[in-house]
Amino acid sequence: MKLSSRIPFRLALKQTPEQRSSSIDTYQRTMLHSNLLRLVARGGPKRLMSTATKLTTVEVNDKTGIATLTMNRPPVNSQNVQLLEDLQKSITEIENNKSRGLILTSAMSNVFSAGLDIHEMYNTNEERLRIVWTELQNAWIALYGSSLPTAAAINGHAPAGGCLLATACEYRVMVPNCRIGLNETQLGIIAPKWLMSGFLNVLPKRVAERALTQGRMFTTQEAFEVGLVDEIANSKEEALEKCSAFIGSFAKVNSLARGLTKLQFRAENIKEFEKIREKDVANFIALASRPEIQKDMGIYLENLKKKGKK
Ligand SMILES: CC/C=C\C/C=C\C/C=C\CCC/C=C/C(=O)SCCNC(=O)CCNC(=O)[C@H](O)C(C)(C)COP(=O)(O)OP(=O)(O)OC[C@H]1O[C@@H](n2cnc3c(N)ncnc32)[C@H](O)[C@@H]1OP(=O)(O)O
Repeated sequence: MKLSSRIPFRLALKQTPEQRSSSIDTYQRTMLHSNLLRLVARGGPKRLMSTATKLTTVEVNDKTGIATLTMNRPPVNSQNVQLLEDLQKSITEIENNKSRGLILTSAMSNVFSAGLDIHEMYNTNEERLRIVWTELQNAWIALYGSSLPTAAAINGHAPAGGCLLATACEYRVMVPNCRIGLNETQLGIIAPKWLMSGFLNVLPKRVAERALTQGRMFTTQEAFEVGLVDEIANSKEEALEKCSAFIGSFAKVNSLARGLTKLQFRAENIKEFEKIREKDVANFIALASRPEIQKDMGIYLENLKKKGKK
């Protein structure tokens, strides 16, 4: 499926008859391709890879060669150091096993990932904060900088660090009635530039600026309308199928040429990130150690707990 061929019907109506017939043609080919992939994806035997990880699993579909990386840290996949390290190990393993692509998803029924585990940042020491932030950076760059085709099957809410992982991927499919966004300003904190890069890759600058300054959490429908997610799926299974179809769209493209082209698009952000990563860790430690931020974290955690008991 060519990305340029994903023309919504309402836009297709504005095209010339020639453009329209070519889009419809491409649309039919796309549907056929995606239906074929669905059949293959359903029927294909799955192989569990031998990851030495506790909080992630990797399953490779033997027919399609696509790996599904599942985060499994109940109740909400909050990103502690272990989950961030496991994500990196799984990504490396998928790359080394020459899978055709990577789909990131969650084992939880209503949450993709709740973002950083606030417990790991609360009432702790500088060394722990350094590890937390370094592992978040490492997990992000492993995903954002992967030359493999990557897609996120967002089967639940994806605030903050959850949105970070989803937007590090090239394609996003989300289930209805969930929320996604970078809500940092709502928490009184500032997301550093590298953390916004994926978001800025997919949204027009004006929309991104407004969303980031508001700390806006988009509903699935809103995220689709602004382009933060590429498709909506009615279930996790359908989201996985749509992600497989996206990865399958590169079947006839030279993988080296594809990967290098992707990385050229991302090179500037990666270079910027590498330049500031040490300083960024120091900034994070300084911010997260501030007494007023620590106090806010405590209140935030209390409120989350209270909400959970209601
Ligand atoms: C206030 C400032 C906080 C921290 C940052 C400080 C400095 C950082 C500087 C820069 C960082 C920027 C980069 C990234 C930041 C982040 O990712 S911060 C995390 C932001 N995440 C959120 O705000 C999401 C909070 N969670 C939710 O909104 C909801 O839990 C949910 C919509 C994801 C799921 O809702 P439900 O299914 O209804 O589940 P519950 O809300 O009942 O939660 C179940 C259980 O899980 C605990 N929990 C939820 N989220 C987190 C989390 N992020 N960290 C730790 N724990 C979390 C929640 O308290 C419940 O616990 P129990 O009550 O069962 O004990």
